[in-house]
Amino acid sequence: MKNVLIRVENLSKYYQMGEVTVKAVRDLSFEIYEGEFVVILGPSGSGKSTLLNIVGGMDTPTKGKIFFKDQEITNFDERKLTSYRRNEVGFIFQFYNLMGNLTAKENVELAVEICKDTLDIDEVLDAVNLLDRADHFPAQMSGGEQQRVAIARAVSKKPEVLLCDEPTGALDFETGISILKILKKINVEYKKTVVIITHNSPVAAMADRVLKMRSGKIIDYYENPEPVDPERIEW
Ligand SMILES: Nc1ncnc2c1ncn2[C@@H]1O[C@H](COP(=O)(O)OP(=O)(O)OP(=O)(O)O)[C@@H](O)[C@H]1O
Repeated sequence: MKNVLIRVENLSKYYQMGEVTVKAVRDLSFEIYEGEFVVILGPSGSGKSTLLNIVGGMDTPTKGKIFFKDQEITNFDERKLTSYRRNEVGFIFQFYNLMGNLTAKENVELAVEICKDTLDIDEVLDAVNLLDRADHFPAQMSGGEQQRVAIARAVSKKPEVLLCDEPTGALDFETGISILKILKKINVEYKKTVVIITHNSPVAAMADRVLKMRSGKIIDYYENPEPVDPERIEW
């Protein structure tokens, strides 16, 4: 029996643009299970980032509810939301969002400073194969290395879930695969739930569960009978 980590109920997000209402996310309901590797797939503009930002407590919905381990985060006040974002969620973005004036290790140290319970930073840098780069600055690192710093930064906070917004979007194919392999390793070895959003459909093959979106709606949601090794993905 799998435990539900996140439950999304009738979630909608509308943006008012003058006279026009943009329905970015329309009445979504689904569940994310503990320990799963989930890929949310959809073309540009289908509402993936909007959904991820609301699940991560960075944005609020127009309608609907989100439960994290049976706590309704859409009811949280600002203090509880900050604690949720800080302690339960690790974010990974397409463009890494590292501090340019800090080394790899300092970027990770800064992130964990305000967290309750953290992992040993050297151990995590080792897990993402970056121990020998710990003292390098972002400008001295490749895109793939910078993304690995961002992963280490997110994982060190010991979050329950990693939310990744196009984590391979700025990388070439081979580097993208190496990042997917590391995310899979974090999923298995650190037992973290991982959610990736991407427009890159081959990535869905590695997921335990796939959620397909189009025009703000779920068009498919299925469990993958045989998730493949990221090595076998091609695009
Ligand atoms: N702050 C905003 N104000 C107005 N419209 C917005 C805003 N944010 C997103 N939208 C609109 O909502 C829709 C969904 O956008 P969203 O960024 O969630 O899609 P996406 O699937 O993540 O796309 P991409 O892969 O290009 O980032 C789009 O039509 C977008 O223009």
